[in-house]
Amino acid sequence: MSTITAEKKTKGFVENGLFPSNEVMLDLKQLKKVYPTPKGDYVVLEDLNLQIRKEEFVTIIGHSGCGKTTMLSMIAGLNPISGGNISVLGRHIKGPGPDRGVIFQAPSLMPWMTSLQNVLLGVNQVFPDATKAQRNDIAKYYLQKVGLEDAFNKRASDLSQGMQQRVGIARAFAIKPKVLLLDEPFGMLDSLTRGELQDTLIDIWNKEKITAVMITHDVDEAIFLADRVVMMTSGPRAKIGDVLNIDFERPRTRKTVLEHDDYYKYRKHLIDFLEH
Ligand SMILES: Nc1ncnc2c1ncn2[C@@H]1O[C@H](COP(=O)(O)OP(=O)(O)OP(=O)(O)O)[C@@H](O)[C@H]1O
Repeated sequence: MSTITAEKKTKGFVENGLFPSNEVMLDLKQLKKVYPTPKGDYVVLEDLNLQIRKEEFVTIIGHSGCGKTTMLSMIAGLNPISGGNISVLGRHIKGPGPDRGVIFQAPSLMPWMTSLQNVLLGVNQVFPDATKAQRNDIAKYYLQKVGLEDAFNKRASDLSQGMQQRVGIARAFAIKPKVLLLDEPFGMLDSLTRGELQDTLIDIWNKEKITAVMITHDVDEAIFLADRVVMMTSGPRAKIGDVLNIDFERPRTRKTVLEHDDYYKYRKHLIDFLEH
């Protein structure tokens, strides 16, 4: 047990993440994933236990290939579970559902459709009983929240990568999921655009307060965004190796985070974990 985690434990952190059930949004129990390969079964994840609370922002870090995407895609219901279970608000998931929105590294928009049409694709599916005007309002509201009020009618193929990812964020929030799953959403962006999109994401999240689980390779991003940083051990048979509570007040700015006394302590803790 690390010093930082131990310190936080006295402030209410419960080891193994066993929180009161009414606080838990997402519960991964004894999760296991096995991929069949020509050389036999490959056990990527085993005995992975993690609870994530309502309204919590959790970032996931771990070495390349340890199984982060595997875990996230299982939560999304896009990848079958080999053992254990995953529940959202106490109900075992059986596949994908509108209670979980996903943002991938590449936003995978329909290139010939406009920003608005791309966001409406999800909104129309999830709110079939709303009027056309209501659905348009929802889509436009979120596009405006991500700073695309002037690009409703621009085709996705005419947008920069950063703007496309903004549409991806709007599309995910617009279906009003309970849980937002983000798989390295800013991994392909330059650092300036990346910083801008982190700000946009956290601004909307601050207002909507949905539970967010985000994979990142960037230690600074992991700290800036998260309430807790979850560290995965290296595979095979990866599990949760450590959890770091990030106690910075919200709303946060990059400047206040960088100037905070604990910042380099947190950073060192994560880097030490990744280097060992
Ligand atoms: N469909 C599959 N069949 C067999 N092996 C797979 C399959 N998908 C992933 N793997 C293997 O499972 C392991 C975990 O992959 P995964 O993509 O989940 O890791 P990751 O931590 O997200 O990696 P990265 O950080 O590089 O994105 C890797 O060794 C990968 O090669």
